[in-house]
Amino acid sequence: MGSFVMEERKVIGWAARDASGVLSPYTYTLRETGQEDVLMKVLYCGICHTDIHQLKNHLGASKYPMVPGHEVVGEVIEVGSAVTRFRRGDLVGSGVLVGCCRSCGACTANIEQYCNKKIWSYNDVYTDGKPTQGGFSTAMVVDQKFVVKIPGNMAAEQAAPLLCAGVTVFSPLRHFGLTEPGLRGGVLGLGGVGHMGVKIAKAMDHHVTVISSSDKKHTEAVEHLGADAFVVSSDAEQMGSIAESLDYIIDTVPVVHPLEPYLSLLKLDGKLILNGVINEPLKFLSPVVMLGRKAITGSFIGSMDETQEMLEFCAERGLTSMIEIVKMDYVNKALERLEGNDVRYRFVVDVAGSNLD
Ligand SMILES: NC(=O)C1=CN([C@@H]2O[C@H](COP(=O)(O)OP(=O)(O)OC[C@H]3O[C@@H](n4cnc5c(N)ncnc54)[C@H](OP(=O)(O)O)[C@@H]3O)[C@@H](O)[C@H]2O)C=CC1
Ligand SMILES: O=C/C=C/c1ccc(O)c(O)c1
Ligand SMILES: [Zn+2]
Ligand SMILES: [Zn+2]
Repeated sequence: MGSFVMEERKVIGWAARDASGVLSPYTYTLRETGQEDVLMKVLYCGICHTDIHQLKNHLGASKYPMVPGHEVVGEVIEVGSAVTRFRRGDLVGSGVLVGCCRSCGACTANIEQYCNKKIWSYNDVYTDGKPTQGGFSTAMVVDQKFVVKIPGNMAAEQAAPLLCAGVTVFSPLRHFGLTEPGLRGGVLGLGGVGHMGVKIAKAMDHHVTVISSSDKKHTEAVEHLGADAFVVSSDAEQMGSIAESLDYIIDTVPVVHPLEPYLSLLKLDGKLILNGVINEPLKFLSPVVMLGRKAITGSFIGSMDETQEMLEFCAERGLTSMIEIVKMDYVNKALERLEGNDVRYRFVVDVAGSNLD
């Protein structure tokens, strides 16, 4: 275990102060490690497109200073007296959520991501009335319910993107019964979430078609990620060649886009699963849905149980993410590149190696 000294619960994160979204060092205080809490030293944290939405106030509810980061892998430094599942030295992860009400229908069904009182890992207020802050920081304190164990044979940096991107595709495939071998799936938008979609769907023995805005990622999608086919969404001939052929499409596009071109790729009863966070209305003509009894649905991350299950699923199959590791002093450039669709396929910040303190 590496050395870790924390004076008076002071930690150093990188925070945005306004909707420019530019991050710079920010010192704040962590709560004491409560009975149910795990104190973790952050090792790695992935950069998700949601971090951009939050940093730049795309959803209209951002509060500053904001330390983003919700694909957090860390080492347990201290556990509370009631913590049973973790001990000092464990490699653990935390994601988008750090709290829920524990008594509503969603919570009792162990799908706490749909709890109306869920607490987000940053840009939210914790039960003690203090702002929550994310993983671009030297350390975090997280209730054990929202901590997962990283499997022994998985590298810490590899695990980071699974904690949001991985479970975001795993959960709907499971929930909608889209796990049998031989299904034909589409992944619309080959970014952080999309590339995990290809990998997880391929691990389920699906035939996977990437639907992308350009041909730039074609070779690597097929050769490195294992996609079976690749079509460019603006190419009518390519899109026509896969009309009414797909059982589902995982739509990860983070900006407004027409839905009809993609609905027309679905078979009878096919599902368009919206994952992108888009704060503007999406349009479609009802006959396109009705005439093929197609479904437009959405899905939000996954439960803590599903997150742990997905990590085991990936570990058993040696399934990895494709990442570019950067130091924290590159984070603003990385955010700019992510927004400009210039990353293959997830940035992961080497937080511990960035010597924030
Ligand atoms: N539902 C949920 O629980 C979750 C939702 N999200 C949301 O999913 C979306 C995707 O996240 P993530 O995969 O991290 O994002 P990325 O930026 O990594 O990937 C998005 C992909 O969409 C395509 N794209 C099309 N138009 C644009 C555009 N104008 N700008 C950028 N990309 C574009 C690109 O693929 P190509 O080059 O192939 O066209 C790009 O790689 C975001 O809105 C994010 O907030 C993320 C995690 C969980
Ligand atoms: O990246 C994870 C969070 C996704 C998300 C989905 C929907 C929504 O309204 C958000 O604010 C975030
Ligand atoms: Zn995310
Ligand atoms: Zn609840």
